[in-house]
Amino acid sequence: MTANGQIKAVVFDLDGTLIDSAPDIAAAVNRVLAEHGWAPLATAYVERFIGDGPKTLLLRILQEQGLPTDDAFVEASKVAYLKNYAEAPATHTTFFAHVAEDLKALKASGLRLGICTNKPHGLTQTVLSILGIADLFDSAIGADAVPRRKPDAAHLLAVVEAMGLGKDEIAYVGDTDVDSACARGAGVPFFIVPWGGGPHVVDADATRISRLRDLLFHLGRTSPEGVPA
Ligand SMILES: O=C(O)COP(=O)(O)O
Ligand SMILES: [Mg+2]
Repeated sequence: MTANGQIKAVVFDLDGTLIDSAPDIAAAVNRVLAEHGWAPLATAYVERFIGDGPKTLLLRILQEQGLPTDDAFVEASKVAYLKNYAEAPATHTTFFAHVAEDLKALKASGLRLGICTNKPHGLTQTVLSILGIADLFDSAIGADAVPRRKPDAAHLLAVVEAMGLGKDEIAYVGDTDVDSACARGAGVPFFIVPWGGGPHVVDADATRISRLRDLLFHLGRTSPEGVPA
C-alpha cells in the first residue's frame, strides 16, 4: 500500500484484538443465565459472539440456546449483563501475547494510537485504566458515545476526528468482519490479528499480521530486522 507512508496513527478494535476479555464477558453472561436457572456457557462459546456490541451478543446467544428473544427480554438481559460486567470489568481479562510491549513499540516509533470499540464507552475507559494502558491512546471511543457505531464508518471517523487527523492518516486493526466493514466503509487500510475468537474474517483484501509490531514494517516505520524484540 503506497499510501501507508503517510500513516500517522493506528486505531485498534479492543475486544479480541488487544485484550482477551472473553472470560469476564462470559462470566457476566452466565450470571444473567443463572438468574433464570439456566446452565452456564463455556468462554470459548461466548467468545464467538463478541464484536458487535452487547445487544447482539445477548440476542445471538439467546437465539442459539433456544431461549426467549422478544425485545423486552433481550433488553432486560442486556441491562443485567452490563450491570454484571461493570461489577467485574477486568477480573480475568488479559492482553493477547506481546500486545502490551508491541503497543509501546508502536508508540515509541512515533505512531499515535486510538481505539474504536463496540464495548460501551464507560466500560472501555474503565478497562483501559485497570489494565494500565489508558495513557497510550489519544482517543478511545465506545459504541454508545457515537450516533452510529461499528460497522458504520462514522464510528471510526469520530475517533480520527477526535485525534485531530484525517482518514488518510490512519490504519485500523481488528479481529472481525464488523471491523473490516468499518475500515472499508471509511476507506482506510485494514489489518487483521490472528487471535480473537470472533467470526472468521472473510475480507480477502485485508493484511494479516502475526503480531502488532509487524505494523511498524507495514506502515514504513522500520525494516522487520530493525524492530526491537
Ligand atoms: O462487542 C463488544 O462488546 C466489543 O467488541 P469490540 O471491542 O471487538 O468492538
Ligand atoms: Mg473485536
